[in-house]
Amino acid sequence: MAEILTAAEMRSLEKVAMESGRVTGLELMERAGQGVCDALFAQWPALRWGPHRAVVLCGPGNNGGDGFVIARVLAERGWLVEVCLLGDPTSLPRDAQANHDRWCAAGHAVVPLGPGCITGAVDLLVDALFGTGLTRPVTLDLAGLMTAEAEIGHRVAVDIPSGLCADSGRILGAALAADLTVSFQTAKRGHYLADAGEVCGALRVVDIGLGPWLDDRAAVAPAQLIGLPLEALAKRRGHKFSHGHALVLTGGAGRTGAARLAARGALRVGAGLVTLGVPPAAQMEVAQQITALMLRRISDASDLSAVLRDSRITAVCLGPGLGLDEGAAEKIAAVLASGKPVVLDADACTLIGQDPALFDALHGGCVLTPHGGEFARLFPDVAARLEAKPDRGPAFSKIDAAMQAADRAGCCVVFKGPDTVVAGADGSCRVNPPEAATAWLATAGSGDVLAGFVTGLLARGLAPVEAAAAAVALHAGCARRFGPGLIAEDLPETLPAVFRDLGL
Ligand SMILES: NC(=O)C1=CN([C@@H]2O[C@H](COP(=O)(O)OP(=O)(O)OC[C@H]3O[C@@H](n4cnc5c(N)ncnc54)[C@H](O)[C@@H]3O)[C@@H](O)[C@H]2O)[C@@H](O)CC1
Ligand SMILES: [K+]
Repeated sequence: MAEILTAAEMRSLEKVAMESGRVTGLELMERAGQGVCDALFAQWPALRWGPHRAVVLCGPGNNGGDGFVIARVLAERGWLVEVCLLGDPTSLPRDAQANHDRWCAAGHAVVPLGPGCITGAVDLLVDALFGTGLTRPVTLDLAGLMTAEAEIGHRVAVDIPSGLCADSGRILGAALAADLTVSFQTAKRGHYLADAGEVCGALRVVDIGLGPWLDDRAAVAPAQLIGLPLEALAKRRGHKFSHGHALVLTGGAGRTGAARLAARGALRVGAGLVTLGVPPAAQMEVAQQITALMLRRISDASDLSAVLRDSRITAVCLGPGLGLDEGAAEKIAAVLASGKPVVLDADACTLIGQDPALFDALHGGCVLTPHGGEFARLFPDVAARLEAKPDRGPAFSKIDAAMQAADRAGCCVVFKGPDTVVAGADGSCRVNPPEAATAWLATAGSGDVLAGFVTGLLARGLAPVEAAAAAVALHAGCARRFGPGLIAEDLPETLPAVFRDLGL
């Protein structure tokens, strides 16, 4: 699994490396600038040959320092390079100043960055204005930097598009969109969240030699990209009960489709058995629709408590199509009292948000799967903080929000969206890169199938965060594999192909 760092975590990594005496800031800056050039030549091979024209926008910090290195590397290849600097060159930090001076000593000019400083046909625009040091909203007129005649071929952002907050992926004020973003050593949280998808373009991460210090740290960063636990997903020998028995509760008559989708998802993801718990009035409706799934009549919360005494039931799902009546709340209380691993989705999230006693009954075996609206009902203050317009960097992020929520609820929280975040009560956090998801996942019933995937994996014995993270990745994988035209029913049916692709 790949760690994704905050700006502060990256700074402390660089600090430890430099304090070791084995690498200097100047060397890191040289590797960063060279790495950007290597990455952009790999991305656009046509730029590798022949002189081209570049405009490099340098900011007042070390991101600007990287810009001076890039300008030099390109000029050494015969490029025509113009450098525009924001601020006073004498105020640059030491390493950036050294690269500024080296550029000037080679006889090149630096012009002040201002309106219309980018003009004519530009093969490459290098954005080295702000990186991980963005501390406030950008007030500069970024669009006004270009004249009406300017034609830009390719745009590369150094570390992160200027204006994008490296911790939250939120645009502070305004941002310069890129076709390619080249970051250093590890990606940052902000590359995967919120507005990142709109401004980062393709993301490449280049090694600047901080690996030994990354490996040496006592504790890894809490946020990681989701990776699939292939060992745990593969089915080993055993009978059906060795792979767990999931119980998925349906709503009443006319509202059973969501739970049926979830149940099908739980079965496809490998639970040995899946039973639909159905109120008597919906029994005929469900019976006509199912084959491999089993059906059990469950009238009310006391019936449910009795069913849950069966130790062979290893996970429960409730919420899809559940309804918001008192009986539904009583069923949630019964499932929580059983202590069994449980996925609480949709209406269950809403009911728990309304009832402090239910919220207090959450335990470490629970997985809450709210989308934005349900999250706001469960954690209104956290949601309000996330929705507020950020006035400084680093801004509060979806990762911060999910981690606070998981800590407060004492259980795993899957905060859904194009940038789904899975947070555990233990302070761990997994992020699904938005490029892994597809817009076709925004379809009715897709969340029900996700709840089913999580339930099936819980039933198979995966721990809540592992089950939730794997389910999120598989869900996105099914959508990508199926492609355009996807509807929720297709997700479970595509899972076998995704498993085959993974070599299971
Ligand atoms: N520290 C190191 O050794 C390395 C740093 N690297 C580069 O250094 C960057 C971080 O450098 P810094 O910490 O100097 O930070 P930045 O270069 O990102 O920016 C900090 C500067 O921008 C100003 N600033 C912040 N927000 C502003 C706004 N909205 N409007 C106007 N000015 C604003 C700050 O006052 C400060 O002068 C990384 O993103 C990376 O590109 C790389 O060279 C790798 C090595
Ligand atoms: K930048």
